[in-house]
Amino acid sequence: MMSLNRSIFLSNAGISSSSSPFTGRQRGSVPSVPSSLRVVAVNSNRDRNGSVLTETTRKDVRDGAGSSSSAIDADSKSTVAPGGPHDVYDEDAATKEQVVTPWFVSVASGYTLLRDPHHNKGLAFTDKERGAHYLRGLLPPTVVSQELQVKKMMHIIRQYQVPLQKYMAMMDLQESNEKLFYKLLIDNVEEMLPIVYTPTVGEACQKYGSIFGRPQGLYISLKEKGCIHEVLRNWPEKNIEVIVVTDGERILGLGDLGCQGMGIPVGKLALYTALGGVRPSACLPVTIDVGTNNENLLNDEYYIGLRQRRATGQEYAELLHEFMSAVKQTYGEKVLIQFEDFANHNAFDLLAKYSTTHLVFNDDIQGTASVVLAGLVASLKEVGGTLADHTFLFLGAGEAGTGIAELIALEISKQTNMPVEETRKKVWLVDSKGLIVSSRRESLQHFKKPWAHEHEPVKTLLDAVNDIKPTVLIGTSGVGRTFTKEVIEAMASFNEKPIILSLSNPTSQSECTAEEAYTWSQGRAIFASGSPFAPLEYEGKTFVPGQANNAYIFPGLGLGLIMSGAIRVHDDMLLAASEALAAQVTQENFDKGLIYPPFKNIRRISAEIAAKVAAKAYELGLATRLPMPKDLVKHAESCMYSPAYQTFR
Ligand SMILES: O=C([O-])CC(=O)C(=O)O
Ligand SMILES: [Mg+2]
Repeated sequence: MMSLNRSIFLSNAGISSSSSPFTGRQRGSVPSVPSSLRVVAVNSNRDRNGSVLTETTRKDVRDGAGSSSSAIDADSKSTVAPGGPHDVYDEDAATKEQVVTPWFVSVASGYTLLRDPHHNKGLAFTDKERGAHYLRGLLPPTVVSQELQVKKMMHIIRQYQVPLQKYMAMMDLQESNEKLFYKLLIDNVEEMLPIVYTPTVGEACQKYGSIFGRPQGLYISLKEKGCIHEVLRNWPEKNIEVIVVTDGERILGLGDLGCQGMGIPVGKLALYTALGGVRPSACLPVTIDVGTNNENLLNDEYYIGLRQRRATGQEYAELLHEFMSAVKQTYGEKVLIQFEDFANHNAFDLLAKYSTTHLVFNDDIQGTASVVLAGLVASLKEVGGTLADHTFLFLGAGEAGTGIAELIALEISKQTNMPVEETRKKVWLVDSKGLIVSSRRESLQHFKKPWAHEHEPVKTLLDAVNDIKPTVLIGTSGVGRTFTKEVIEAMASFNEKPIILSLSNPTSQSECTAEEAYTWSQGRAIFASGSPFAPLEYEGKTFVPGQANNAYIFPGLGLGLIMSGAIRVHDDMLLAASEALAAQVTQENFDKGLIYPPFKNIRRISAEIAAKVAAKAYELGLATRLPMPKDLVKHAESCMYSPAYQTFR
């Protein structure tokens, strides 16, 4: 006899497969319904233990839907449904005339179970499970452990020579066996990070149309204007806790990749789960498609997005506003929205506009700032002095550059009690027109203005380095190979240990390579980069370049916000995250030239970051999950998703 287990599906009786949005991916939730149909659960099956399955399901739906709007006719764009605010099934408003769809609960079994990425275990299904879930004959007789599956998969992936092939194999795995994907990623994080994340994810986005197989994430294009709320309801999971959203206009340092930017939210959220322990079903990758100005893509027959130039101005703002409102309406106040890889001209405005009404942060402005500040604080142990004793010069005055600059100024201000207007003077930025100085103020974009200090105009980076004599040089330009031999040699001429950070991604856009930084500074540079470089030898000594990437911060920051039920992100949380990360760097790391701890310990590091962020949320009165747990690190660890297979009844 078939036993009922957690792999419960809601199935629909009588809607043809073409009209039903229900697919094998959906579970434990009521899918949105075709126009003029309404949802009701009619089956009160009980499992062997007597628990009523529909109760579980209803709770799931209520929690997620948060309003009665799942009962809205898709045709009428009304957002007011007939029943009360939590009347997901329209029970309050039931009448004889009201047409509903009788949804019922069924159990994922047999062929469907094997093809459900959330429950599939492949050859790891035990004989007992195979018997109980109609899998006999659908698998060869052997039963293997998850560990052996990881070993075999790693063997396959290592045989691919081309990183993009490895990426595609990983995405296939994510879509066929989710737990195995995460187990493999967690257990081999240092080897697999450059595949599912920078640099390979950059190439994947560039070629996304031609490698496009099974869609991942949610696409919201201009075509969805006016019905974004319904589109969100098409997503199979209802209890969303984190959204990473991009509009694809500035993908890493690669520029406008339009709709093909989807690889970024998908990759970032895979890291939320693998590095930060946020369960995958709570993660929603979103790409907003307002067109692209990338001519190559517009002329590419495999391009997957809208074939038009980017919408701007009011049209853009309205679509974004509808999205932000629909997200809050659908998932509530505590859903975290991470803005990712928007162009400068939208990134700052979106962050400013929504940071007072939503739980938002911009990874490129704030996440990158937090990780870089952590590296700088850690490196003080090597170079000496306080932050205020140093002088910082940036190449690149966009999101990352000005975001990092502001967090440094804020931290110095906290440490010295000097006003931030004063501490900003320790920080200088160079953009494509040269050093940012007061005589340029009128023509500067608003986010650059605070950095226009009194100084003669300076045209080139090399001249700026020689004039300002920074102790720290940071590349956030998105343009590769701009830290030339002369620039690094100049840094090394007046600094015993010049700090050089080449942050632009992917590797092709890095301001210099690790090898260049070490050789041109005669092995004296303290170097880290946004994308990874392999360890290398210079004059008999091994150098291990660190990776100054926001991946250290956003998973732990996100976990801390979620576990405390925070309703807003505050700058002090970013400072707390920096502090927590810096505290994880050991003498052993320094001895290798590292200013960040290795990624292999990232889950523990994320728990530390989450704890510090949550503590700050409680302190600031922004936390809603009360009372505050006593041991926040332990609590963070206990909240983390485990990729181990579950045993099915
Ligand atoms: O994705 C990364 O590796 C870091 C990042 O946010 C960016 O470069 O935009
Ligand atoms: Mg980014």
